[in-house]
This record gives sequence, structure tokens and C-alpha cells, in this order.
Amino acid sequence: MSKFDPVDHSHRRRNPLTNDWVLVSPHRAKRPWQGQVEKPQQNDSAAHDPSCYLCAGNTRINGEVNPQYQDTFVFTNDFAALMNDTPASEQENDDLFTVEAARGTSRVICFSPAHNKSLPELSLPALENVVQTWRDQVAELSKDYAWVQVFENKGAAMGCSNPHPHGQVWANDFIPNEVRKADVNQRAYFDKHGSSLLLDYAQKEAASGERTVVETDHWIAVVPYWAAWPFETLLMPKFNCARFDEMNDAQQADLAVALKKLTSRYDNLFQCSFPYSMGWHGAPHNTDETAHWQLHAHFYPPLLRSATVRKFMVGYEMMAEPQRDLTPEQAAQKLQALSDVHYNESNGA
Ligand SMILES: O=C1CCN([C@@H]2O[C@H](COP(=O)(O)O)[C@@H](O)[C@H]2O)C(=O)N1
Repeated sequence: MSKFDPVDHSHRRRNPLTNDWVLVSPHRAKRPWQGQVEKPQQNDSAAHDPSCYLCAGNTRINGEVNPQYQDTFVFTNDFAALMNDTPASEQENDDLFTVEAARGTSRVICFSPAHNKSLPELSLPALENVVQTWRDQVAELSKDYAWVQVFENKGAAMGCSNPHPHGQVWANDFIPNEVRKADVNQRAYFDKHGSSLLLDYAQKEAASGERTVVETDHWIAVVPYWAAWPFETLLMPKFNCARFDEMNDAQQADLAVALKKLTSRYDNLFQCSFPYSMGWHGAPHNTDETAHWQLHAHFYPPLLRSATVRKFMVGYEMMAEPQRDLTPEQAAQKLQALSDVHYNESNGA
């Protein structure tokens, strides 16, 4: 029996944020593909689309007319998943049937008036506007809600129903599953080590560089050691920061730089508008105990081999645990080999 080598041999890696495991099968990436082929997502639309519900000056489905916004534009979702006047449930709960009312609100964040510019194609000042809007929305909504989820579904492959580059922010009066897991595990690590899980991790990854995709003065994005999605990345501060409102001006401006570099590499990978779901996790707002928390962003992109072949988290992944072919290190190498200047900017589009 040859010596175990994670580059060749199947193995499992533990995600310390969720305490779940990922199965890594490096040898499988060579298998032939005769399955589904996605339509490549090209961003060749106009800067303004008269039929777009999110474009400046257009009328939304509910009849409201969008302002002639010049930077970001935030509006309450006309089909919000959460309402702020939901009454409490009066049902008697038992160990089988347990229910609680869910109160909150859902908002849409249009990143800019440009119908055809996703994050990597925005100017740095426009990206700084997006970061400031995320910060402002969390600051406002956290006054009334325990959890504020900032996220973006990019591309039709991620269920995006509107191509105008935008994100969303949902505020909840409860702590959702993924946040609860991250809270419990960051707390356990902090209680054991007396330090922050993700600050220790960021410092170790910065020292290694093996899985680093982008590093700026204050931020680092890696393909995490435990990544499940092929080109999943984790964007973290290299400084103590539990929530958006703890960033100083330099750290916040640098976040826009890191976002532009990371999302440009993503689009450059297959020369397409690279789909993903991304979101921010920071210390919840129903507690003052935040020392174990680090603000961080998860990027979960579905593409695997090309602009048209995606990873399917089905079968074994649903019944057992996530499984990946190429290793996180191999994925990082592919992203490291790219330019961090967007291909449209390189050819002067
Ligand atoms: O006129 C509209 C169109 C779309 N929307 C909302 O915009 C959101 C677009 O987000 P997605 O593309 O991620 O689905 C979606 O949740 C949809 O409900 C409105 O609120 N009003």
C-alpha cells in the first residue's frame, strides 16, 4: 500500500465553521462528461434596458417608478419572503411539530444604474458605494432584527430572476441555520484557543499562500481548505472585525479592491460572467458577545470545468456529504494563474 497523498488519494476535510466534512476525490476530475451543459452567461446587454424592473427610471411590477439613481438603489422587495407585521404563532409545539412565526423584511440592492456591469466591471468608487450600502443596510436593520443577511445571487445559473446586477438583504427576528452553526463553532474554538477561529485561519493562510486567490493590505480571499464547491472562496479580514461597522475607512476602501480582484479572477476563469451565490456572515445583533466572531464572505460558485459544465450537489452530496473532484489547492492554482484585471477591461470594453 502506497503512502497516503492528498493529491492522489480520496480523503475527507473538516469545515471548522460548520463541523461538517467534505469528501475529496482528486482522481475523479478526469471522467468524461456527457451530462447537462449550461448556456454561458455573457454580459452583452445595454447599459439601460427599458424592460428591466430594476433599471433607473423604470416602472416596477407593482407600479412604483424607480428613481433616476446614480449609484446604488435599495427598495423593499415587492414579493418579500418576510413581512415585519407577522403575528406570533399560538400553536402548541411538541417534539414533532414545532413552529415559530418569522418576522422580517427583504430588500433588493441595485449595485449601480448600469444594467450590464456586474461587480468586477464596476469602477472602484462604484464598488465602494456597494460596500457602504451593505454597511448602511446592516446598521439600519440591525436596530430591529437579530440577523441581517446580505447576499447576492449572480447569474441565471443561481436562480437569478433579473439580470440587472443586484444583491439582496433580508432581516430576520431569528438566527438562521448557517449562522447558528458558525456561531457555535467560532465560540467553541474561541473558548478552547482564546483566539478567533477566522483570524487565526486568515493569518495561517496568508503565511502559506498555497490557497490564496487575492491578498490586499487588509483582506485575504482563499479557496478554503475545506471548500465544497469547486471554486468556492472565503473572503476574510486580516484584522479583528466582528461586523461591518467595525471597519475603518482604509479597511473598507480596501475591501472594494479585494472584491474587484476576486470577482475579476472569477470572470476571467472561463471568460464569462461567473455565476455564484455570495453572502456575508458577522456577529449577530441580539448579543454583545462578539469576540469569537469575524466578519467574512462566502462565495459559492457552481461552475466546475467550463462556462457550461457545473457541479451538481446531488445524490451522494444530498444523502451523505459534499464531494469534490479537484482539490482546493488545484482550484486555487487555477485562480492564481489568472489576471485580476477583468477580461473586458483588458481588451478595453
Ligand atoms: O418589479 C419587481 C421585479 C423584481 N423584484 C424582486 O427582485 C428580486 C430579484 O432577485 P433575484 O434575481 O435574486 O430573484 C426578486 O426577489 C424579486 O421579487 C421586485 O421586487 N419587483
